[in-house]
This record gives sequence, C-alpha cells and structure tokens, in this order.
Amino acid sequence: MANLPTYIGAEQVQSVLRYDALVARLEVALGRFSLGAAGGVVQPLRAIVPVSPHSGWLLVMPAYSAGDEALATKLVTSYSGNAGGPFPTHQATILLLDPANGSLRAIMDGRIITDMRTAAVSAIATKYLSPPESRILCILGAGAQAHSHYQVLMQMFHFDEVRVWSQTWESAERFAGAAGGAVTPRRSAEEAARGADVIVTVTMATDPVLRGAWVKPGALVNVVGANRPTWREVDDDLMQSAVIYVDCREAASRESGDIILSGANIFAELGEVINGSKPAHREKTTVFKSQGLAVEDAVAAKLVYDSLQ
Ligand SMILES: NC(=O)c1ccc[n+]([C@@H]2O[C@H](COP(=O)([O-])OP(=O)(O)OC[C@H]3O[C@@H](n4cnc5c(N)ncnc54)[C@H](O)[C@@H]3O)[C@@H](O)[C@H]2O)c1
Ligand SMILES: O=C(O)[C@@H]1CCCCN1
Repeated sequence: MANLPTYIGAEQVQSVLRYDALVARLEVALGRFSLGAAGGVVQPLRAIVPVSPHSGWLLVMPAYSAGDEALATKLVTSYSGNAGGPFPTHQATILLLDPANGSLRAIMDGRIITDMRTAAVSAIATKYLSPPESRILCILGAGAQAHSHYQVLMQMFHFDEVRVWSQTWESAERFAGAAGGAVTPRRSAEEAARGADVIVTVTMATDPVLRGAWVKPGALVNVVGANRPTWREVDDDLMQSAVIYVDCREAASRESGDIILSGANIFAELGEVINGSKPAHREKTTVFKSQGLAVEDAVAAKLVYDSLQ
C-alpha cells in the first residue's frame, strides 16, 4: 500500500528552507517557464474564487515542472480584513504529488513558502535589473512580504540605507525596530522613494502608493501587490515611462491592474532575461511586475520535501 502523505508544518518549512538554495532553484525554474513547452513547465492560469461576503479570495494554483520532478497545487487565501487580527492576510497550503504515479506525497504549510519565494523572485529581478552599485533600498509596506523582501535583499545585496514607509507610522517604526539599525521609517511614501535605487511595493493597496514622479531615473521598482485587474499600486506615469518586466505575460495581462489599466507594454518576462533572449535594461527605469507563479510554489515545496528525506 502507498505510504500516507506527510504533513509538513510552518516551523519545519522555516527550518529547512534557505534563500540561497531557493533563489538558485527559482532562477532555473523561471528560465524554464519562459521557454514555453520546451522548458517542461505546465502551468494554467490560476483559478480565483471571490468570497465576496467576507471580502476574501481563494486562489488555486497548480503546476508541473518536468525538470524539477515537481507536481503541486497551492491553495492560497487573501483576506485584507484579517489585518491586525489573529489570522494573517495570506494563508496557504501546498499539496505535493508524485509526478510518477499521481499519489499525494505531502501536505505542507504554504504561507512561509509564499513569503519566501515571492521575495526570492524579486531578488532575482533585482540581480538582473537593478542599477549597478545600488545603495538605497525603499520598502513600501511593512507586512509579511516586507519582512521577507528585507531579509533576502539584505542577504544578497549591499545597501547602505534602507527606508520603510507603511500605512501607519507605528507599523513602519515596528518594522524598523524588528529589522535592526539599517532601516529608517519615513513619514511619506514620497520621502521614502525619492533617490532610492531599488523600490519594493508590498502593500494591500488598491490605489497607487507610488508615483513615477518620485522614482529616480534608472531605478528598479519591484511591484508585488495589486494582483487584481482593478487594483493599482503604482501610477500610469511610472508604468508608461519604465521598461516593464513581468513573471508571466499571460497572468500579468489578465490579473494586474497596473498593467491592464495603464495600457503599458510588457517588454519581457524575467525568465527571458535569465535565458538571455531579452536584454536587461539596467540603465533605464525598470518595473518588475510580480503576480506569483504556481511553478515557484511547486519547486519550493519539492525543495522542502527533499530536504527532509
Ligand atoms: N506577487 C506575488 O507573488 C505575491 C505573493 C504574495 C502576496 N502578494 C501581495 O503582496 C502584498 C503584501 O502581502 P503581505 O503578505 O505582506 O500582506 P500583509 O497584510 O502582511 O502586509 C500588507 C501591508 O500593506 C499595508 N497596507 C494595507 N492597505 C494599504 C493601503 N491601502 N495603502 C498602503 N498600504 C497598505 C499594511 O499596513 C501592511 O504593511 C499583497 O498585495 C499581497 O496580495 C503578492
Ligand atoms: O502568488 C501568490 O501566492 C499570491 C497570492 C495572493 C495574491 C497574489 N499572488
């Protein structure tokens, strides 16, 4: 009889998942994804179920990567009303299956993986697209993604100065306190963003929190939030003046308000830059629009599972 599936909780995921290994795997996975059928990644557009009475969303995200022997689906919920309460705004579970026979191998916490793989992908975008000798990092938002982005970006790059802005001064101060000396809270998004070389937007905003007028020419903006067709995190000015990179053309064109409502042209997928088929315009102002890909979760979950064998 087949073995029962293993349950892998958040603490266990956290104890084995390391950014260096994750970034390396995701860079390969993004490259494969952007090769199309030749890359061996199968990933339909995710199903998104509104839970309207509770202002929530359920996203079902399946993917298979032949090169990684990873078959999984993530169930992730996004409930902005959970902010400040006992439940996180984003909660997730990943089901990892055996591609050889379709049997369930593991049921795994997906919250830590969501936080870490999203930040790791932004770090890969930063590696390819940020201006050389970037010194100042700006983080808009102070939640789970702000923390994971801070961790991986400080691990992979050298920033002399890190600024954070959030909806409330208290949350920005709390973030700075938890992060340690290098981070200073700012009173406004404009104050935080002006002069920064790399900007990360990781908010639950539905209207722009960042204006193109504040962005230093040549900077990279990793736009991580506003993952609904009517939601915005950045304004038209930025979207129309920057070179736009995305994780997945199809997802960005269908799900991202910043892409759809600005009418901005997508220049390339990050995987195309990794594969060398599209250039990285480091000298220009760039936006990396991240929507989040199921293949990132599948590869991360396989990495966790293998680390525990
Ligand atoms: N691209 C991806 O792969 C991906 C993956 C996971 C989460 N996300 C998105 O990233 C964003 C951050 O997620 P999180 O898990 O850190 O959430 P979180 O709830 O932990 O943090 C959200 C932050 O945004 C701030 N905020 C909320 N409403 C705001 C508003 N109207 N204006 C400005 N700031 C506001 C909050 O104060 C908080 O600091 C969300 O939009 C989420 O859906 C994207
Ligand atoms: O890829 C993800 O996991 C997230 C979930 C929340 C909405 C945006 N994308």
